[in-house]
Amino acid sequence: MTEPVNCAVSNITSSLVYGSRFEYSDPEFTTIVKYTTTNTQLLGSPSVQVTFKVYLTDSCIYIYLFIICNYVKKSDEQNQSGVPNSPYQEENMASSILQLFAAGTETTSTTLRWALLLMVKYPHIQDQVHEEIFRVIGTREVQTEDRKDLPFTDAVIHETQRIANIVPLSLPHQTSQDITFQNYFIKKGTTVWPLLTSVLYDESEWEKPHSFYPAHFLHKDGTFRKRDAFMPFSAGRRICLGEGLARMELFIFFVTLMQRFRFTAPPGVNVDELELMSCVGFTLNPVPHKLCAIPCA
Ligand code: HEM
Repeated sequence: MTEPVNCAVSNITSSLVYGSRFEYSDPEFTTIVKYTTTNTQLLGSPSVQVTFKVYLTDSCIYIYLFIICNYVKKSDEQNQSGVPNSPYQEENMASSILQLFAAGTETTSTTLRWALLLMVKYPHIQDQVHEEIFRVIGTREVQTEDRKDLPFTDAVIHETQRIANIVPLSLPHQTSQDITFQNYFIKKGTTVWPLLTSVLYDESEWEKPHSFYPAHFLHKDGTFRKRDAFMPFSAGRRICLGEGLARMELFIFFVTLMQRFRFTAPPGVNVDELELMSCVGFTLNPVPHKLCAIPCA
């Protein structure tokens, strides 16, 4: 599943950045996708962590579609008017596009792979997702507006993001002034890693913090329940720039896959044997598993 899911998600970024998608067989595309994924894994390995300091946040500032569009326009204008030392250089644009692929591909595809694995591990929850989707929208193409009518499916996606906790350390930040936080003095200029795990698994916030329990996001009457401690995209001014896009992608991809397939363990493998363990990496990926996708009748 890994390669097609990575390619599908990466093609969304391609459509935004280049205005077109790639064929999955295109060697240029598969190379970009492969390196984006491998780099994210390498970034989390202890040897790379101790050797390099990663300052992703500042270089990410240019990212997002409308900024890139603006950028391309300004770049053309400024190149033509010959503005010296303009930040609108091709290298900057290439770096911004790279960051967009890096931030937007691996995160979303990893979450989707967790979602499919969890559906295999908990077939009764997959049954409830199928039941809701076929009852509410049937086989027609899903739209983002359908989310409000699919509270159980929405809860499953939220709970997947919570339990998968794919960016456990968020990104490093730096204090812009001396500050005392919960009785600890933190000097200006200190690097701070906000541990999202501490919130996503907070025992005072979640009824079953260490279990996959979609009811965390449901009221008793079955309607969707928002939770303040749900912050897989971090929080504050530097919250993930791609949150809206990621949420839309997760919903559309997940519902579409559920409409088309039932996911199971391969023949001879008992779901109890499926381990919900993560590999080491900057993002937490599920350890490799083989899954079967059986077309829905
Ligand atoms: C499930 C998918 C995703 C998750 C869980 C996720 C999570 C995060 C987290 C935790 C941060 C760190 C925020 C902080 O510094 O406090 C972040 C930053 C960022 N994300 Fe995402 N992200 C996802 C998808 C995306 C997508 C699809 C894009 C782009 C289209 C994107 C673009 C960015 C950018 C540009 C930043 C840096 C923002 C800044 O430094 O101001 N992310 N993301």
